[in-house]
Amino acid sequence: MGSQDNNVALSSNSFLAYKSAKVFVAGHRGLVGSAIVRKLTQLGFTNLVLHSHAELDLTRQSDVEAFFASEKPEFVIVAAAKVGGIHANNTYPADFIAINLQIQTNVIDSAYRNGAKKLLFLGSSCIYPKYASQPIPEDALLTGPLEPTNEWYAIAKIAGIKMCQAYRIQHKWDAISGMPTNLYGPYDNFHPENSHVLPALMRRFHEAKVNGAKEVVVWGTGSPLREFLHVDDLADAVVFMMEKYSGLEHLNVGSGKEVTIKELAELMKEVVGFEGDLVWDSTKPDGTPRKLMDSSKLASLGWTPKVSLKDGLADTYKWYLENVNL
Ligand SMILES: NC(=O)C1=CN([C@@H]2O[C@H](COP(=O)(O)OP(=O)(O)OC[C@H]3O[C@@H](n4cnc5c(N)ncnc54)[C@H](OP(=O)(O)O)[C@@H]3O)[C@@H](O)[C@H]2O)C=CC1
Ligand SMILES: C[C@H]1O[C@H](OP(=O)(O)OP(=O)(O)OC[C@H]2O[C@@H](n3cnc4c(=O)[nH]c(N)nc43)[C@H](O)[C@@H]2O)[C@@H](O)[C@@H](O)C1=O
Repeated sequence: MGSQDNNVALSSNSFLAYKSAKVFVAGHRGLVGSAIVRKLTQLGFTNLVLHSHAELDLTRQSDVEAFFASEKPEFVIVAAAKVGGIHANNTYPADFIAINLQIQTNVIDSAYRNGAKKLLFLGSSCIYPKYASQPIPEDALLTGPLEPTNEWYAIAKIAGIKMCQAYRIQHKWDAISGMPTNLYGPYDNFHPENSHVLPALMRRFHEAKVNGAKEVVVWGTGSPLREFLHVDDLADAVVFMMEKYSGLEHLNVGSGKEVTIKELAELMKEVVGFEGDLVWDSTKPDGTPRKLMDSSKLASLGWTPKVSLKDGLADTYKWYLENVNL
């Protein structure tokens, strides 16, 4: 960041010391937002501002401006976005770039203009070049071409990081960004085509077990490597960053553990208890071959993940059985 490197604390506000502070969690009904609300509630926060998409469409600039002008939240966590797996990203590029640019631009600008003390923006590991060296450090950003299946979403997320940096530099405003790896857990999207691999396979294996199917189709070749983090760990990291981090650079948030999609599918088969075969559909895209993030900067500040993939899958499957109607 050269001479503009103001990777210093802009604020001495403690987030955790002030449990009655007004905190707006945008996207609180989604996978990430709901985990953040659970975490903040456990911690004793009493003044969360929560509006569903139906109540407040964050793509509508004038509605967002009116909301911030009247509510004036003190802290803002941006977990609202147009999100989906490889198929959705590849099929709806206009939605992924336009909706995400609109939501994040409206929320970041209005939060600043209405006096929020601090904002945390969430991006994604897909911001990095397709062939970034592994594990991927934060400074790999903008060093090479993106993965084509999600470049539209990635460009929007990169714009969000840069917008936080620009507001920090110009306005001395405490906007920070976290880049989570692939997430999973309760309240995930289990859509058969538009979801991410983990919830998609959980549902497909479960339905195959219930229906007595002989085989389950899994997309691609099985060779891509992915790093998975339980969403409760991410929520813990979000609170940690709100309390401890105030810098220009975005921070990676990962588990540090990767598996091939084939290994994930085998593990899912075991957790769900499906006894048939796996069939690979190589007409479906593999996407990025590998995206293990280097999360050592966050670790050096004192944060580490707690949930193993095996325990996290078992816990998520239990939640799925209790909460998702088939
Ligand atoms: N899931 C993952 O593996 C990863 C997610 N992330 C990031 O984490 C954040 C949250 O993702 P995740 O929880 O998985 O996504 P979800 O799809 O589960 O949740 C997204 C939330 O955003 C809300 N939302 C979407 N559009 C609008 C809108 N126009 N106005 C108001 N609210 C809206 C949704 O509301 P509704 O449901 O009512 O439409 C939903 O509550 C995103 O920024 C994403 O990029 C980063 C890395 C990996
Ligand atoms: C979080 C991240 O998520 C997206 O990137 P991705 O990591 O490629 O996400 P994915 O979970 O959809 O796929 C991971 C791998 O798994 C394979 N795969 C097998 N079978 C199924 C399957 O049934 N569904 C899906 N979705 N994938 C499958 C699939 O072919 C691929 O090789 C980004 O678009 C972007 O949104 C982003 O940031």
